This record gives sequence, C-alpha cells and structure tokens, in this order.
Amino acid sequence: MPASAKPTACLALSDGTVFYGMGFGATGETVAELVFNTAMTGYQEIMTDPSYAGQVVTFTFPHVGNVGVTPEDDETGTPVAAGMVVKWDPTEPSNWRSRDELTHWLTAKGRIGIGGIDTRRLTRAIRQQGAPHVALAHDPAGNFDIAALVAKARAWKGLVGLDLAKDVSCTQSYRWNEKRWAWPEGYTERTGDGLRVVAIDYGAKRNILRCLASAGCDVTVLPATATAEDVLALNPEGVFLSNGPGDPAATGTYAVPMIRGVLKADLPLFGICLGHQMLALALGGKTVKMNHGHHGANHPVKDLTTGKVEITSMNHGFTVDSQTLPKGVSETHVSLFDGSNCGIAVDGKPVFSVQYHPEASPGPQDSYYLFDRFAEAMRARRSA
Ligand SMILES: NC(=O)CC[C@H](N)C(=O)O
Repeated sequence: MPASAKPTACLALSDGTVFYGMGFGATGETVAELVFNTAMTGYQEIMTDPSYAGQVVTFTFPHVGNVGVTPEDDETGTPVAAGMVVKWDPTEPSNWRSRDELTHWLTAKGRIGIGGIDTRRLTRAIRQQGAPHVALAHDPAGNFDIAALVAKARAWKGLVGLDLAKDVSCTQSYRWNEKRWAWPEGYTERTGDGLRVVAIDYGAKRNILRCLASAGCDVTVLPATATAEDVLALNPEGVFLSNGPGDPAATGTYAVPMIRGVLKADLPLFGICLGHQMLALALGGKTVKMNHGHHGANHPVKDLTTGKVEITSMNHGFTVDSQTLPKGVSETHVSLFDGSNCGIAVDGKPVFSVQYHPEASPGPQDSYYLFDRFAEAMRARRSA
C-alpha cells in the first residue's frame, strides 16, 4: 500500500493488533478464524474449497490474481472462505483460461479481500498465537470503528464445537460422472466398472468426485445428514466420506452414528480430511484443535506401511490424536512437519482415510493411488 493512500480495509485480531490495507472484492465486514496457506498456486481452488467456511485465508505467496478465475477451477459453485488477505493488490489476469478478474469475482460473490498486508508478519503472529479470531472490514470511504471490530473478533466463539458441514452440504442427492481432466503420471482413466459409490457431502471438493469417477466409480452424492439406512438403501459397493469445514466432533453428532451403521455392513470405506476425522471418531478415537493447522500444497507425509514419502496438499485445523486410536485401528501416515496423524486404517479391512487431500487440487499428485486403492477394494469384493 503506498504510504500516502488512505486504507480502505482493515483486519483486526482479537488481541487488538490491527493491519491496514487496500480493500478489494465485496465491501462490509466478516468475522472468522484466520489461517495462512503456503501454496504457490490455486488461490481459486482454495477460496472455493468448502472446508474453509468460517475462515479468512492469508496467502503467503505474494502473486495472487495473475491467472484470473474460471468456473472450471471452482471446487464448489462459489467462494466459501470468508475472505482473503494478500501481500500485494491482486494483479490483472494474464492467462488464456481466465474468464473473470479475481477482484470482480469476489465482489460478485460477496467475499472481502485485503491487499498491501505484511503477510510475513501476520503469518508469524498466527504461528505464535494460534489461528486468531479476526474481523475483516472493507469500506471504500475508509471509516473503521476499530474498537468495535476488535470486540467482534473477541466475541466470536470460534470453530471449536461448530458444525458447518450441514451449511455447505448439498440438500438433495445427485449423481456425479465427470472425470478428471488431467492424469497423474502412471494412471489412466478406468471405465466400464460402474462401481456403485455413495459419497457423503460434508463440503466435498469437485475434484474429489472427479477422482472417484476416474477410478471407475459411479458416484451418488448424499447430503451430510444422510443416515446409514439412506446410504445402505442404495446398495453401495463402497462409501466415501468427504472433506468439510468446522469441528469434526460437532459434525460427528450425526455423522458418527451413520458411519458406525455403515461399518457394520463391512463395505470398503474411504475418507478424506473431515471424513478421516469422523471415521476416527466413529472408531472410538478423538480429535483435537491444532495451534494453527496445516494449509499448503507441499506438506511431506510418510506412509508408514511402505516408508515412502508423499508431498501432499493440506487444509485442516483439527487433527486425530493417534494416542486415542483403539486396538484394531492403525496409524498409516504421519506428517513429517510435526508428526501429527495423517492416515488410519482398520486392520485387515479396506476401511481407511487420510487427513490430506489426495485429489491434488491444488497441488501435488503423489497421493492419487488412494482412489485406485479404494476402487481395487471394491473390485476385489465384487469378484469374491
Ligand atoms: N479439509 C477439511 O476437510 C478440513 C477438516 C476440518 N474442518 C479441519 O479443519 O480440520
């Protein structure tokens, strides 16, 4: 922000720290948790990932806006993150795929952005104090009641205990057949299997559904509140639990009974992120809030069964406490950043889940094998 320019946006942290900058996108105010994401690409996928409901995202990579936005890159129909914080004001798009400018898109979709922020200082603050509660305000006239904004950030109850999955889930069931556009090395499209998969939508990213379809699945998506009876009535060959926002323990009030009911049917089951956390809860484990979580596209994860390291895309603020996993449930993956749990499996059964995002959107493709593993488990069951 030029020294002479009057700030048109501000970010007030609950500890009273205030960052001033230039507003873009929608005007108004929002109160949320503040996280940082270190990915160098994929700002549109990040903003439209429903798992970011209730969170404002600080982008540590400074170039945001340079490839514009295109509906093809939406993870759901609209940005779900509450707002975005960037170092420089978004640049004009220069990309053949761009259909809109980031700033215009944010305005149209009612999401606030703030540019000109020292994102390095802000990120250090997030690391030190844990993901803070913030109020983000954008007013072209530059009038801000800072005391009121700080008070709003302080009064906000936060994500612990908050169930947001119901808000972002679909309300009606639907079929999904669209496949991936690009293939990770060594993989090609699997067709003709028609593996009947029921995917529970807690805020599912579209590229996860594409990956399931590409692995040979014929996917029926059900709303978050679907019961085990609803799921099993569709005679699935496998069940998938999606990613999603909020506290897994709060979402678990309805998801856990459903998952326990489905587990009795002894079907292949695969969960990602929130789905992973809720599978752990259903099996008797516990989840805890992390200090500032993991949000980025280069997080190393070790597969404990093979010793292989995957570079993964991550976005989570809660984690499964591996100490609480009961007998018969194994930890399969760990984060090489902090040793936190990144995967579990029920011993001897094709029931498994991962904390990270193997659909590679945005980011690395190393973990696509998990979709194939899920599909292979269904094929094995079919031929048994
Ligand atoms: N990406 C996700 O599914 C996030 C899960 C959960 N809301 C968390 O923050 O840990």
